[in-house]
Amino acid sequence: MTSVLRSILPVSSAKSEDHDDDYSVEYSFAMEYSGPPVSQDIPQVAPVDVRRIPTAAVAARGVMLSNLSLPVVQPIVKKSDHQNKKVLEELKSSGSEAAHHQVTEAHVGKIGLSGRVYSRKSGNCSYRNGKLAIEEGGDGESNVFGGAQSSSSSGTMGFSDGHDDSNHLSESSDVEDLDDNLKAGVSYGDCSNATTSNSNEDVEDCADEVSGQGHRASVVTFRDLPSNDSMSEQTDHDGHEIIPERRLVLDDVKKGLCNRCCKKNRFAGKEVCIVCGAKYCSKCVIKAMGSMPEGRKCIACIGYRIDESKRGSLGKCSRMLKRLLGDEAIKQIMSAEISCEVNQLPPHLIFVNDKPLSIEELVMLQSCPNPPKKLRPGKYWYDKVSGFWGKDGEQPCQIISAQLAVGYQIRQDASNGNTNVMINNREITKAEFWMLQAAGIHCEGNPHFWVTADGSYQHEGMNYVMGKLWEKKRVRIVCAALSLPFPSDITNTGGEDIDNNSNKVNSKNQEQDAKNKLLLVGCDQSGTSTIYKQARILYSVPFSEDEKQNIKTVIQRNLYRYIAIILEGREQFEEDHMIEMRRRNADEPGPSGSSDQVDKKNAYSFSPRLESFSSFLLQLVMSGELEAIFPAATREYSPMVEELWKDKAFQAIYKRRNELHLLPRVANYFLDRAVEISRIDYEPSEMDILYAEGITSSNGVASVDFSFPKSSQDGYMESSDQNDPSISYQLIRVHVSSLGEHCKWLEMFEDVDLVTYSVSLTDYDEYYEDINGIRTNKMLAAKKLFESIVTHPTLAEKHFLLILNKFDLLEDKIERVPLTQCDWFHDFNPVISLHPHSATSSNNPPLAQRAFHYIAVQFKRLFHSLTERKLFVSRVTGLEADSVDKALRYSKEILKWSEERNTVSLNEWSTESMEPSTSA
Ligand SMILES: Nc1nc2c(ncn2[C@@H]2O[C@H](COP(=O)(O)OP(=O)(O)OP(=O)(O)O)[C@@H](O)[C@H]2O)c(=O)[nH]1
Ligand SMILES: [Mg+2]
Repeated sequence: MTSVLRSILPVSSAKSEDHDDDYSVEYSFAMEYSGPPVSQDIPQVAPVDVRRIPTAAVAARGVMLSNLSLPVVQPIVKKSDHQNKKVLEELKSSGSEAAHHQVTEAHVGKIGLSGRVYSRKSGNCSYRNGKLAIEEGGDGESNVFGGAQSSSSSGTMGFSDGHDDSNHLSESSDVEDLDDNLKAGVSYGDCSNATTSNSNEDVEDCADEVSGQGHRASVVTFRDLPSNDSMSEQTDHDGHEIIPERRLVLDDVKKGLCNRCCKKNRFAGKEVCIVCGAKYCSKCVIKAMGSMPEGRKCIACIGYRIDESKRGSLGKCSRMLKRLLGDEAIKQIMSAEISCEVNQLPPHLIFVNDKPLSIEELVMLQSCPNPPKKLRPGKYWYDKVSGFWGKDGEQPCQIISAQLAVGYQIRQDASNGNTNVMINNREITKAEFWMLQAAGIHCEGNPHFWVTADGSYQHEGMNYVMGKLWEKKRVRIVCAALSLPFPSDITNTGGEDIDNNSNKVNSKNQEQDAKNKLLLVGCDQSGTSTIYKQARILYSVPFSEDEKQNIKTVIQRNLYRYIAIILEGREQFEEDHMIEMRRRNADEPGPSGSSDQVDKKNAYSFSPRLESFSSFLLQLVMSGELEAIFPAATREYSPMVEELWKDKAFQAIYKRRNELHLLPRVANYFLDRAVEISRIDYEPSEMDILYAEGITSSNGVASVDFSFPKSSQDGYMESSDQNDPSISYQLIRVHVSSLGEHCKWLEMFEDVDLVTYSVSLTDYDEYYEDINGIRTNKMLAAKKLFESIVTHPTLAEKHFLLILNKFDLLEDKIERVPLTQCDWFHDFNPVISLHPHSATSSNNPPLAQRAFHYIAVQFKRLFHSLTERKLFVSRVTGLEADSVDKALRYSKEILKWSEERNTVSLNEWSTESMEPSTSA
């Protein structure tokens, strides 16, 4: 080695003259030093393309309004190449004056600065823990999710803008690394995997996605993507910057798949971008959304306006994201999502009486005592006199504060009414017309009313107030059922109707968008009010004290009615008994006068006291005055009921109650506790309320708002948002007598989502007589009403759920009375298998089950022949909570399927519906 080195090294000055041939050589080897060992790979950063630096948002509205002179960064406009250099120079020299990040060319070359340029304090980029972090100047406040206050004050860096996907910050490919990364302030570039070389596949995928030529379907494409130029230069009429909108065009990705990996994971849930609507699974969401300085947006969507249909979900993320990020981080992200500037309502897109709002007007509108709920970009009308507020061309949806200085004069056709009736210069809609009718206001002769904010109304030109709309409870109930607004601060005047759930309805009423409306109709005695009450009990919409008092009166009054029916039966039994005794005496003649003795002491004789009470009660019932004596009668006659109950003769009649055909089945439930119920201190239980006859509102319309609590029945197939108890439903029960001739009042329910039609399964052998004495089979009457309802133009596109009710009674009846009693069911001919191996319950279901199945198919065929659509059917026993719960949840499923029908075949999931092919 020495000789080799001697030959190549220059002659040393240290060479000794004495040892000419033998001098020693000192040498060392140099090796490339790559620094101290690090436990993990050092992330790479991609250079930023300064031509792609997006613009900053304008400062927060509040700041602009209050004239504070906080430093505000100006938007950076896209520049040509030579201009870019100039920009960099300016940035470098700007120092702390404009409080920019210190961006040098070197930084620009190495750091993936993208997204927006944010201003506040000077900040340095550095590596910390092997990862890129941002150290802010001044207070040294760490800058994790700086968007918690607002994006414009955020110092968060490193968001890939998405305009050029080659500019990405590094990221860890593992979700597990997330926490560390978040703590270190690192953000994630969409589909970038430059950190390590072991993610080649992902890198390729990423490239594919970028080029759009890969094996994966391109996820989303955007039309009309505005150039940076136009974005930064667009302003509203007040000169404020208009935040660009990004529109989604779903390309090849099927609904239900993750928009990044294109895989379906039904169980894990998805998170949705609030701008473009792309959905991401738990594996992709962080890669796709980064550190979310403006909330849940794909990185490419940062800086864009949110999709307004998602405004209601601002601040509400999926459980999947909560699981991934933890409470603290979620809190910050959601806070940023709600408060950051770009996510705020753009005032110039909100028109009131055809005039776009200014920022000041929007602020005024939002801060008035009764602001519009769920305000979205769009056109609204506003009646300044009454405070009525609605979407252009639609009926009012809310009453907001009156006399606000927004918008032009209201147009006569603002709500697209066609009734020739005017309120405050606006032609009102049908629903409002019905509301006026419910208030007893005559609308003949094209009247023009003035209605003020407190509901006072008067004729145009007249100077006296005719009344106040909101004082009439009936009006409020009709409003609730017709989705019309009414003020929530009206105190309950009570008395007129039992259902005074209206205040609650009203508050929900203002959230129409999120509400699913279920209309519940059926023939007399089909069980609609039982189902309605069951829903209130099931979903914890308690009966108020007022309601309970009313229900108590109804139950007690019914009790006296049942007793009267028994007493009436007594006369028949007594007469039968006397005839029988006389016949016996005639057969076995005894001493004269014995038959008289028998007559006086027969088993159904009352004491004179009870006799006179009996006559009194029967007289009351026959004269129709029973109602008038309640509730006062309770105190007076309660002891008589007790005495009656203890009487042997009464008990003898009671034992034969099954022979009393006028006595409703439900009477047994109350009569068994007659003494307790007749007492003054009786408190109806929930069961009593359920069983009580006739306790829905007098006008036949009752509505209740509820949401489904979680239950074990919520199958695995339900995604988290479907289980969301905040999704509210409204069940509107309408009595058939309220529908009018040819069901014309069904028009009132044009905004329902689903119609549930209830039929009593026991109707097949029952008849009613009309005033002309014509007998009609009740099942055929139910069929006729069903035909009228499903073919009603208002309900043409609605989903229908047939509730076949009173299955418990069918089980009993079908053994005694053949289904063929009804002409429509003449070919019901269940073949009962006698084969020993097929005699299992599945092959040989009970007769009632077969009958139910057959009836369901008959209705399905009928429905299909009328609408060419599919009818859903549910078997129900209205008095059983589970059964009603199942049916109502089935309604929920139907609505859900309807939403997803592009991807999910209804047949695949249908558990209770049956095709005609499965008929008996
Ligand atoms: N056994 C049994 N009885 C039921 C069932 N559903 C309802 N009923 C009873 O049937 C009767 C009529 O039910 P309602 O709920 O009042 O019927 P409706 O549709 O409101 O009819 P109207 O009373 O005419 O308004 C009541 O006595 C109920 O208790 C059921 O599934 N099984
Ligand atoms: Mg009823």
